[in-house]
Amino acid sequence: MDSSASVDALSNGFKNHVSLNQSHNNNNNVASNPRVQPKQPFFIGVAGGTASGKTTVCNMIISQLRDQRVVLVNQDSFYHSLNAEKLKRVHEYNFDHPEAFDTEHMLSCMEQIKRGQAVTIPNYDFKTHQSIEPACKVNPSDIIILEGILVLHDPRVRDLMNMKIFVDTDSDVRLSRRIQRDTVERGRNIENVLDQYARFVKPSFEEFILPSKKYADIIIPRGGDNDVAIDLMYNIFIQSLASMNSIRGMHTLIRDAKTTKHDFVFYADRLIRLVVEHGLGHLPFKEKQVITPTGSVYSGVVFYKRLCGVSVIRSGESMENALRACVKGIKIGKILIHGEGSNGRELIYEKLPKDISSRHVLFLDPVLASGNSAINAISLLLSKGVPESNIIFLNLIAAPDGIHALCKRFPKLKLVTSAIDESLNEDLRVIPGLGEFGDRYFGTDNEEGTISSSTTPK
Ligand SMILES: O=P(O)(O)OC[C@H]1O[C@H](OP(=O)(O)OP(=O)(O)O)[C@H](O)[C@@H]1O
Ligand SMILES: O=c1cc[nH]c(=O)[nH]1
Repeated sequence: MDSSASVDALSNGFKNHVSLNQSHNNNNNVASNPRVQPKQPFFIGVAGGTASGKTTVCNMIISQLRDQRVVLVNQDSFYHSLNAEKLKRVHEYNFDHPEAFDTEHMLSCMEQIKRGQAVTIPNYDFKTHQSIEPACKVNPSDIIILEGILVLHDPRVRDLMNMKIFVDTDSDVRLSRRIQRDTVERGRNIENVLDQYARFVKPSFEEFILPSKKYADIIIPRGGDNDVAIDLMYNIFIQSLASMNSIRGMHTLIRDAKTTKHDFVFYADRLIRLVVEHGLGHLPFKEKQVITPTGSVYSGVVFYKRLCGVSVIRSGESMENALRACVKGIKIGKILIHGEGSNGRELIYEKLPKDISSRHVLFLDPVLASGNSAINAISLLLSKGVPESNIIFLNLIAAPDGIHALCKRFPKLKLVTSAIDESLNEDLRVIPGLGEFGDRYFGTDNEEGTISSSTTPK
């Protein structure tokens, strides 16, 4: 991610580093009805060299997803149409180069589909090398698959993806398949196919396609013939979809204004626990081998132990129990920021471990709205000598404005959140948000929780 801090959003599915240049709140549907947030589709990118078996892999994914709406978009649809000049010298044209594609158009279509909008995809004709009518209308769906040789090449397209797959098939297998396909299905002669392969296909594969393999979450050796890898990939995919749905399920409960305090606390605690566990995975670690009771060696890891928590009074205190449950005996400092200061937020009180500068800090605050509180609190941590890169901000709901402000100011900070919301309103409330987290968690949002002289707490 360009000069910006790393943001890990659990409910955007598979590990997702969200680019902060990316707009999160420009959904037309949302603009016309600010309280409705459409479900974001799960976006899979499938890349690989020519004839590697990408389409077979996509078809296998699709055939297993019978109860979901899936749409398959091919990068080939975004080939630039060739003008008369280029058509005359079509054998000189490199169809495997990134510039052969209209990537800006592809990016804008994928952004729209990702926002849950219908979109029109060009219809590219391989015989005339032109986009022809009619273009294809693609309706909103649950899962989008974008397939093509270079779909992992552009970082902006990659950033939209929840899962990136690279189909890795030997080059001699790919070449023989390509000869078969181009001579039998596309009526070309073998010399032309080999000439194009040597001049363009192979060099572009080495220069652009193969280097994009490092961005893949999953690499499938031998393509569609590799049943084991495909089953494994399918299981990972189903698991990440399931965990995404389970996080969305918990969010549905804590955001519902009708949810009781009891349920709010229960589901907020579950989400907090997930965020804390995930955040701890961002600590430095070293490898360690242990001997199990069966006498075998298990190669594992141990995480860095000099840690402390810092909670923002009062909502951040709701996250302390989960942190204590995961890190036995952890020290937890406190910071109180008041809401009515001259710059909107003012530091009122702090009590931090004396040796905090030598610790990694898990900073706890469930809501990131404008970012003013977090900026105040994190500035204090830096003034105490904590290196910026040692701070992990654990959060439940973040507004894009707060993320921008925070990550611009602290580019080395890590933010782990369970949801990135749509916007911030003029009162600096997160939208759709969940209302006042502290009031809902601690029961101060109505009279029910008030202790009178003769009653027990409700
Ligand atoms: O990003 P910002 O615009 O600064 O807003 C976020 C702050 O708002 C919430 O606290 P709140 O002031 O509601 O206090 P509370 O925790 O005592 O309820 C939250 O816990 C953050 O500290
Ligand atoms: O929407 C918001 C903004 C700040 N604090 C909250 O608890 N909710």
